[in-house]
Amino acid sequence: MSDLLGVAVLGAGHMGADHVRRIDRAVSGARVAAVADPDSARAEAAAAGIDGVSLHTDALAALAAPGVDAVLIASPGPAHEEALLAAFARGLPVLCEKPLTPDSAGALRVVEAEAGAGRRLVQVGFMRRYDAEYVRLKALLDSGRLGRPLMLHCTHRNVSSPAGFTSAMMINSSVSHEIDAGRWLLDQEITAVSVLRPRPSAGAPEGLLDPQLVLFETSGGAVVDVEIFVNCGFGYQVRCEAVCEAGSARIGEGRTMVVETDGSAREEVPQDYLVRFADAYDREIQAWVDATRGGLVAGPSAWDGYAASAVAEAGVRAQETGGRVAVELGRRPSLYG
Ligand SMILES: NC(=O)C1=CN([C@@H]2O[C@H](COP(=O)(O)OP(=O)(O)OC[C@H]3O[C@@H](n4cnc5c(N)ncnc54)[C@H](O)[C@@H]3O)[C@@H](O)[C@H]2O)C=CC1
Ligand SMILES: O=C1[C@@H](O)[C@H](O)[C@@H](O)[C@H](O)[C@H]1O
Repeated sequence: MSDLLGVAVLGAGHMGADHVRRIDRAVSGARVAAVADPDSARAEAAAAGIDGVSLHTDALAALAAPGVDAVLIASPGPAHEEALLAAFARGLPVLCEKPLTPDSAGALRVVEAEAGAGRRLVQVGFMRRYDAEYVRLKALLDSGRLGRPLMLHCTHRNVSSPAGFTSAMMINSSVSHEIDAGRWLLDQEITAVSVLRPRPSAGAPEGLLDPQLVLFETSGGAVVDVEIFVNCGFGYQVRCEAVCEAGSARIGEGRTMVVETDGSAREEVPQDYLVRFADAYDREIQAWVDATRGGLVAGPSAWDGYAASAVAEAGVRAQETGGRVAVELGRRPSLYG
């Protein structure tokens, strides 16, 4: 390895292009060594102006490119398993955007492959664990000052959903963040899921069950509710209130600029995750680069990714059947504590 960690970025869409920019300009200790996307124009656009980067239409070829020490997977979820297993075969550390894989069977294969290698290689891109407000809430809950947590009330709103976004993706792509954040904040597993579906919003594309209310039960007897509304039309909002035995704590109401004029006050609402979580993504990638250069892998593990996929799968069944679905997790390898 040269002084800088050489990263191959697989997928140069919204997230991949943003991560290329981040590694090139915001993060220290790393350089973009390769960019891969079947759409060569996207790879070219993302890598424009970066010296010494190789471009690929085949993601697996990028893993073998000169100067590649680590991999950042930002391709669509269904492509993750193949890329992860290929990276493992080369012993390359990986930052894999969520979901680890969209299905729990694939995620379990990834867990088993990593456990078979005998060392952690993957950090999953659950960036909320690096968001300053979530970090403060986690520290408060861990301190015990508010007593035991009883409920988390969560809100997750997107302005609009991309073309092809399905009701199932509202759970396995969007709510996957609350699944991970809930498990992490409470330090408990999710044991069952129920989904309520109000009348769809007139602003939602035909056939999309938007919004939904997703309820999780946990191994420690807590309950987590999540309003997921991916075509709310007005802004990107992610909120969480922890209700505990001796108090409650709320995050996600961070104040932005307030403009007062003509007899009214207006406050700006972020329009997407790239703005709301910009600092969290920076800290996430910096932490990954620092750990990787030190020969470590930290942060959300493949087991966390597997658990999120298994819970999401139960959630999609609950959404389809209208019933309460129990979550069955496989055996947890000793690698994950
Ligand atoms: N952490 C977060 O907040 C977010 C995470 N994501 C995750 O990031 C990943 C990418 O999502 P977006 O950038 O929004 O999607 P996108 O559709 O904007 O970009 C995906 C790119 O991957 C390319 N691609 C397709 N198959 C590929 C393959 N086998 N190898 C390499 N590239 C391939 C596509 O041509 C496209 O350019 C997904 O896993 C998604 O869940 C997305 C949005 C936010
Ligand atoms: O991960 C993300 C997207 O894939 C998902 O589609 C959005 O709903 C989330 O807000 C965003 O953070």
